Amino acid sequence: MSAPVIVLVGPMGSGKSTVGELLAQRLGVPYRDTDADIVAAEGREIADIFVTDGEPRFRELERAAVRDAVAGHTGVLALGGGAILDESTRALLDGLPVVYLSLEVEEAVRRTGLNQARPLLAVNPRRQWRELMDARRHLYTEVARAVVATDERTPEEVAQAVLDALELKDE
Ligand SMILES: Nc1ncnc2c1ncn2[C@@H]1O[C@H](COP(=O)(O)OP(=O)(O)OP(=O)(O)O)[C@@H](O)[C@H]1O
Ligand SMILES: O=C(O)C1=C[C@@H](O)[C@@H](O)[C@H](O)C1
Ligand SMILES: [Mg+2]
Repeated sequence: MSAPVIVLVGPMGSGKSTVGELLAQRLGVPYRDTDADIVAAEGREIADIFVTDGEPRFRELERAAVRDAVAGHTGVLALGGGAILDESTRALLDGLPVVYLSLEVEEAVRRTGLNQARPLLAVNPRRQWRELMDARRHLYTEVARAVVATDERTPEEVAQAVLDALELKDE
């Protein structure tokens, strides 16, 4: 069975997309992002899905996207920031090389502050991010084989730390 070589999880702004692309380049494998898969399959933006259909429907779509990606992708896979909330989605990650990219609130606000595309941080980003993390931190940790802190590290340094944590070598 094919499986991703790295699965990145972590909150919005932790750098899953940025670091995931870098890792894919370094390993010479494709990059895939379940948020992008959902947008492509639905033909609408994530914020639209949240507003029109609600978060529970988004989590269903996300579960299906993770199932497909875990079964059919052999490269680097980044999950949406809240994918780990769903128990069935977490079960799909069992045994996979999952890395949790962590960061502190101030850096999260700096990185996500100017981007309005994140519906869950639209009103009071600092408070909302803290609340999300209080509810999620243990779930990120539970699914992860390794935790890599991203504060005060460049994306290149984070990518190297991920390779080191999983004992992978690039090309
Ligand atoms: N290590 C880093 N240092 C500084 N800035 C970073 C770092 N990693 C990512 N960024 C920047 O932070 C922002 C968010 O990064 P990115 O989109 O990769 O996060 P994400 O985890 O994929 O977020 P989301 O869950 O919303 O998709 C981008 O502007 C990116 O350039
Ligand atoms: O943290 C979250 O719940 C989310 C993160 C993003 O990646 C998207 O999947 C969506 O905006 C929800
Ligand atoms: Mg992303």
